[in-house]
Amino acid sequence: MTQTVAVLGTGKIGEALPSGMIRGGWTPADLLVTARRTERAEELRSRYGVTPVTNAEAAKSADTLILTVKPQDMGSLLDELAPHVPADRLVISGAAGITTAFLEERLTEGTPVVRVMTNTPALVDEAMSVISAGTHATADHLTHAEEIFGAVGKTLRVPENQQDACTALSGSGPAYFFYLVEAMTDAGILLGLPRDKAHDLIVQSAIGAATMLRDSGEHPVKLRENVTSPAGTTINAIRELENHGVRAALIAALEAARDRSRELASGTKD
Ligand SMILES: NC(=O)C1=CN([C@@H]2O[C@H](COP(=O)(O)OP(=O)(O)OC[C@H]3O[C@@H](n4cnc5c(N)ncnc54)[C@H](OP(=O)(O)O)[C@@H]3O)[C@@H](O)[C@H]2O)C=CC1
Ligand SMILES: O=C(O)[C@@H]1CCC=N1
Repeated sequence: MTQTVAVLGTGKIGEALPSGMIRGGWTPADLLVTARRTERAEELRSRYGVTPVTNAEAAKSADTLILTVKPQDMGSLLDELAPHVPADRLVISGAAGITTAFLEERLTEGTPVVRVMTNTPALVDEAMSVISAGTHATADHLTHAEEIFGAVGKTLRVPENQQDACTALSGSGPAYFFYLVEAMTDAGILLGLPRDKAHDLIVQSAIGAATMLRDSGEHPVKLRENVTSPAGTTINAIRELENHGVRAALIAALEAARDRSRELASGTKD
């Protein structure tokens, strides 16, 4: 049976998902999208062949609704949708912090809800999406969510009480790597390299390191030790990283992201 999926709120994540689903073999005719601005909706229609509809039309006609608005917009979107969503629809939230209880309270009693935290590497089919079931979501609903998000990368089921931590690690995670590349490229400039060359050296080093982390089966400590020669160059850099508290800074940074995700749970915090 054909399953219609609607993506409501087509910003960065709300575009990455249907585009990845189409790359993964989904039929554009089975995908509906909603946007606040008509020109954005038309852009997606011309780019992917998906069908723009209103939020209410999506709620009435799609088998699965994926809500990819900002957490702060989730309350008003649910107020708009709730009267139109039959209780047999699967509702998936992709928003940071928003709990399945938040959705269940605003939807018809018994509506199956799934919470997913993905990340922007969905754009290149390398997303990490963590998935948790709400009260009424069945194994089939989780499998369906995995089929959808599996089109753009890896999926992992987690208990919902780990979602805020996962948001800090993988939801926000790409930003930390981009930040590192940016900072290391600045270091290259300081050391006298042209920016474009510094960028290429760092990006290829990042790709090589990421591939080794994924494919070698080695612990990251071992991989780092293999680079760190006695009385060599790397240990001098590592000493500076430790002197500047980079490890502690990362731990504090991810804790702050986790805390903000918890804070967003109300769906109203600016
Ligand atoms: N960016 C990221 O790396 C990640 C984001 N997320 C989560 O995904 C969600 C979306 O984030 P992101 O894509 O970055 O945000 P964007 O701001 O890019 O996208 C949100 C979109 O929702 C639209 N929107 C808001 N209200 C409505 C409405 N009532 N009806 C239809 N469309 C609406 C906005 O329209 P308009 O353009 O007119 O404002 C905007 O296009 C957030 O909840 C975020 O927590 C999850 C993982 C990673
Ligand atoms: O910064 C944010 O709130 C979103 C959620 C995870 C990544 N970006």
